[in-house]
Amino acid sequence: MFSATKFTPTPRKIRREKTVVSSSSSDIDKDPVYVFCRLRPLQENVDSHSCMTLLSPQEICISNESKGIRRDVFYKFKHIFTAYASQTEIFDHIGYPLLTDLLKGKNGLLFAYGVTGSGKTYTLTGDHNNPGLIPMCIDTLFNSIGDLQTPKFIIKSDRMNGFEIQTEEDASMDRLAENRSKNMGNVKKLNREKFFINNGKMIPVFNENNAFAVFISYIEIYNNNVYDLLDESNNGKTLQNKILREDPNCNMYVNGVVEVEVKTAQEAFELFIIGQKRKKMAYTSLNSESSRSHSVFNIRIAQLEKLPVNADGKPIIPEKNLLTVSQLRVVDLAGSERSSRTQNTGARLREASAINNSLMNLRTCLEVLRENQRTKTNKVVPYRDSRLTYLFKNYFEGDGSVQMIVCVNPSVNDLEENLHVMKFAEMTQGVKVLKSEPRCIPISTSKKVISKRNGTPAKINKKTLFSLTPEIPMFKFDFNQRDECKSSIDNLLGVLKHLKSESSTSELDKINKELRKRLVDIDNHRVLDKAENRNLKQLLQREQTKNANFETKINQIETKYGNLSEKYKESQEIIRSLHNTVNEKDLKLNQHLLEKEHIKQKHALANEKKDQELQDKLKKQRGHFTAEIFAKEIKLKKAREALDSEVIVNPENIRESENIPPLSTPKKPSSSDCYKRNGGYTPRRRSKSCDEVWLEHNSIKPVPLGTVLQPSMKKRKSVTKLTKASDVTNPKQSKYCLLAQEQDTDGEIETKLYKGDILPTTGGGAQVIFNDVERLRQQSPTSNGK
Ligand SMILES: Nc1ncnc2c1ncn2[C@@H]1O[C@H](COP(=O)(O)OP(=O)(O)OP(=O)(O)O)[C@@H](O)[C@H]1O
Repeated sequence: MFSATKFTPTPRKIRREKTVVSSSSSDIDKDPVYVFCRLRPLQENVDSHSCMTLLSPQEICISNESKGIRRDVFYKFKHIFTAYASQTEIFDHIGYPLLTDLLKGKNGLLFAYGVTGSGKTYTLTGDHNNPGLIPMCIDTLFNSIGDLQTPKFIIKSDRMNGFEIQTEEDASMDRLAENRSKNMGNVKKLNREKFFINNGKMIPVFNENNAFAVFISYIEIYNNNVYDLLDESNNGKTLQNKILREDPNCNMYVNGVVEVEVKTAQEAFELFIIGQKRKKMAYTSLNSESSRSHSVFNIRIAQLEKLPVNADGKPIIPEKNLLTVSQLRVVDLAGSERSSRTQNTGARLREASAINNSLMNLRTCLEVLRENQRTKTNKVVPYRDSRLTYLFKNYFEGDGSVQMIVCVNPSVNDLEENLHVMKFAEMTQGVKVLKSEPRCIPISTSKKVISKRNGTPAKINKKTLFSLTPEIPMFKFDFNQRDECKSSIDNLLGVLKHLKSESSTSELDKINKELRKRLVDIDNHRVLDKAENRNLKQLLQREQTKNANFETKINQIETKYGNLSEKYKESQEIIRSLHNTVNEKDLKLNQHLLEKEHIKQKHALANEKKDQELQDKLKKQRGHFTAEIFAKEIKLKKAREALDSEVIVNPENIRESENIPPLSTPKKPSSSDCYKRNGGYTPRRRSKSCDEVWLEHNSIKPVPLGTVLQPSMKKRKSVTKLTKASDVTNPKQSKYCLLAQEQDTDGEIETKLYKGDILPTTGGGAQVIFNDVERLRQQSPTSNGK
């Protein structure tokens, strides 16, 4: 008989020590991450030519040709499978050794990595005629352990990464319950169709004294959430996001994952197919059935050492009674993909980004691990950054062998992505993990009793039985009185055993049958009641938990609401006071602006006024200066003329001239001199000949002078206006006289005669060079005594 016991895998302490020692322990204790490479056949009409050449089963060359320059890159792996390699070949190289280790009690982790559409799912799953690595592992496992299995439910998963050993009684009840719910249709009808062809392979089992229990679980990591693909709640339609937990021994596991004990390969296949159907797959431009998640198929084996029995038929419990737990995890990673090639949008794009992020984190973890190992440093490996790496943390810390199969489409279209994949794969080989040892878990209490290989109860010596009457007593079972009921059954069993030793076989058989029938009936009733009770209890518990949760939530929400209301009030108060402050400041600002504007206007007005005054002054001064300059220019010209002239000018001609330089003044070179020297005009000789014709310009009607002093212009032409050029350019005229009269405040008239020579210009025009001013001032004898 078994008594219920709980187990969890190996204490984590050992691994922790290993991790710390890892940098200093010798390489003999470590295995590298083995990396295999599988080439996929090229697809007709899709893939162009191959860019890879296999140099040996371990070496491959990738040729990268761009702009006429060819660059060859070489990669080495543990083994490279050609495009013609069969699924069996892959299994023989990778699956078989992993499975052998699994049966020896060692853990294993296998990743399939590669670009989308490179054949990862094909390698791990395959199809009906070409089963992949997982189905082959399942077949080979069951071919190997055959009937070396514990009865179902003797070893039971506790859904928290541990196992419990149940009594034969509890196990049989669980079996009955399972049958019952199957018959009632509670358990999903599994696909009975044979999916894969048995490969007939088997591994020799090393210790036939062990009994095995195989457990299957199947999960997927989609958008960095973990889903249980075998979860039947909700009929498996909407899967719940599961959390990752660390068990007391620091092993990572998916909390509450469904772990199904399977007794045949067929059962395992069926679960695998159910999981496959629930996996997130989608059409993309590069693969019609592209995995949008990382899926992890998990095979866990618990091995129980069968106990020898002593002379009394009691099991001998050794010092170390062992339960060995090992697991093989096969991971179909979603393919890395570049959005530029897939042209994914929306959900597909989000998936792709989650896929690439988790793959990138896997890469980072391996890089850090490798660096730590090489440089003997202890950098933190970012396992927690993604669920994928967090789940496999134990493996990288030396909890089992890690292997990777890199799937590659050798088409030149995938060249760039493949170069990244190959680089990562090559780097991965540089990581070393501690060699794992079989994990045996001691059963510590003396209560344990182990079943025989076929699961029937262990022998019990006659002497241990108690004495009973040969008659079969009638038993009445009252399930409300559990203790009584139990002792009745015990009595009955005792009688049976007694009878078995005393009675003849036929009689015994008869009694046996009758009793068994009754017992089965009783057992059935009991199982039904127990199951119902359990269900009701569970329901009640669930409801109670829900209620408690709701209450807690309501309380929390109420507290939050109260806090928020307080905060809201405070905020309102602050906002109000801020408003006031803002308004005050606004008011002040406006006043300030107004004042500023006022001052500005004042300044502008004053400036304008000043400007005007200055303008007026400037105008006046300019007029004054212009007149002065004009007068001075005339004087200057006159002086120049006087100097230039060969004719001796009668000083009386310049009657009123002012500041005329004396005739003896040395002759300065004048502009006209320069003009003459430069071949300009030749000034005509000045004479007072009677041939001179004057152009007399009287711009106004002059007041008659009434004096004997008259300007001497014998020949003259008088005009009041110069209307046309010919008035001046007339070659006969050589002198010009402008008459101007002004009356001062006393009413006295001053007459001015501006005289000059008319000189022809080179352009055919004429210029007047003033050289004389005559001023005649007439004063009335009656005015002011002058
Ligand atoms: N070695 C092979 N022999 C024959 N067909 C193959 C091989 N490898 C892949 N294929 C075919 O190529 C297609 C894509 O393969 P698969 O779905 O396995 O790619 P994948 O790497 O899993 O892609 P994803 O990452 O998008 O899920 C499938 O139709 C598959 O049957």
